[in-house]
Amino acid sequence: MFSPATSCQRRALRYASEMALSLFPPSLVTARLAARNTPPPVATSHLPNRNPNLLLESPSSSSAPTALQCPHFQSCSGCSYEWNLDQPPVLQEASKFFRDRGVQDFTFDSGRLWEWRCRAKLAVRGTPESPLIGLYQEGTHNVVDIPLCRAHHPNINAAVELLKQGISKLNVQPYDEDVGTGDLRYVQMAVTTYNTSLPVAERYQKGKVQLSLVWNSRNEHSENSNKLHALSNFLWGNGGPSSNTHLIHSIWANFQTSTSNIIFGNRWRHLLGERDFWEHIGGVDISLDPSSFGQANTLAFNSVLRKLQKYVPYGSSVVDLYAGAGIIGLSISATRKCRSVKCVEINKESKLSFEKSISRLPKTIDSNISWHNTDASVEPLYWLKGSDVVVVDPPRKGLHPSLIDALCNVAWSDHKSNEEPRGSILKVKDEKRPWILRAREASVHIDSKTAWEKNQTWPETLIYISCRWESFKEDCRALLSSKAWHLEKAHAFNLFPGTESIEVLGVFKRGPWVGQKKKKRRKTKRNK
Ligand SMILES: C[S@@+](CC[C@H](N)C(=O)[O-])C[C@H]1O[C@@H](n2cnc3c(N)ncnc32)[C@H](O)[C@@H]1O
Repeated sequence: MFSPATSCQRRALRYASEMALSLFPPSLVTARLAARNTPPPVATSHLPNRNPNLLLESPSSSSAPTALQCPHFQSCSGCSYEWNLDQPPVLQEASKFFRDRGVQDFTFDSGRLWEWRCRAKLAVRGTPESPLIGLYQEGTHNVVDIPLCRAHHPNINAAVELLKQGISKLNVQPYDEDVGTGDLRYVQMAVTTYNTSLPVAERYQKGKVQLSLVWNSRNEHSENSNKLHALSNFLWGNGGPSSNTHLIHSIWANFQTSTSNIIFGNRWRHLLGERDFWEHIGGVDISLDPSSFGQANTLAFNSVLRKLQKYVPYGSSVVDLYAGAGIIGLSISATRKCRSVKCVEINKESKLSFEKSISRLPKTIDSNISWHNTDASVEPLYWLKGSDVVVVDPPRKGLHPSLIDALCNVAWSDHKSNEEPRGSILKVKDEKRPWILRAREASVHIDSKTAWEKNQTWPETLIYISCRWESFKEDCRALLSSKAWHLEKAHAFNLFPGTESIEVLGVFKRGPWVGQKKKKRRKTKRNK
């Protein structure tokens, strides 16, 4: 039988000289990478408050303790800067943006700087003898092999290595996108760090990988399916529970024959290992099927959820828009004793994950919980009505204009009355269009034990989670410029160290901003 550990070591040796160049000494690193960037001077006075508990140890060099030190930096498009990973370049701008809008106590949490990525979608190209598994080189469709990626959880790199061995041994053809031939197009790797049989301190490092092979065929009965089964058996035999290095959690296949850039097709098959993939995050157990959206940085997203929970008053009614498998809504329902939580998500594949997750919610939860498979931008007012808090976590492009309009209209309504927001297009009682009525029905619903009175209010709090600073800025300006909302708090999280992106958590309250001076004046008057 093939031994992955030995071959990993051999490959590691091959890269050792390159690694040595990139790790030590820093002056050499600079010389080699000077064309791309040089270490900026460390000036920290402008930076927001940090949570010191979240800063982790550096892996090696004490002179460049927060450097990426990745041998693939120059060719791979995954990371865009390599120095001071704990200070993403956009932070300075974000700090000023929030200060100018009245938030003086903006904070930034920098967590794990390396090995943070627990979810990766990698292209498979090259030849069976020499497969390439990685990301595209910037602006091209040339795949860069990244066996020593510093962002990946170490078991993703180990699983990539094992997959390469399988491809070579079984003569699996990597996809050729020019002609549309080949067997294996992409692989998605997702790490679960949830294993209650291990001590908590070991769970992250010993995370197991759920592998999804994107196979270039219509289904599991196509011509090349015997190779798919041979490859998955190889992976399971050499990385599953009976191997020396148990790193694989499960193996799935996704079938895709389209010539478009869309990674996944609609057909998924569970092949080997545990079917259910669990993660414990935000205080709850969450199940995630490979077809559902999952956050890339599990640990840092847990910090986001912990912070977010504080802004949801106990007993609130919450609507979670762009909910995915409901991770935010379920986490809030469990930790804030919400009377109701509605999750709205366009991807129907996330339904199953949501159903599994609610089956593990603590039995003490007394909340109406529902998940709706629909487009949040089509009838946004309908979803906002009856909630005290709205949480939005949109894709990179940000909020749909229709949702921004609805949020602005809502903010102007009389919040304790049933009055419809001005300019409302909402006709809750008269709605007859069957597809709209169908979309309103909950795909999943559990009732609370208490018969809560129906909430007739409109949201007072808007919590915006964003993974793209440019979109957040634009949406934030739109919300503030109407004076319908003001910003109360803002936090950022280092969810993607080495990239231009940060995760932002903005907390908005209804109504225009009352400046510091005005607030003080009001207080003094009242005290007289
Ligand atoms: C950034 S993800 C957040 C998911 C979830 N909040 C989480 O943390 O796992 C954005 C989600 O929005 C969903 N989405 C995209 N467009 C949508 C729309 N128009 N209506 C509802 N959901 C949408 C995507 O399918 C995806 O699950």
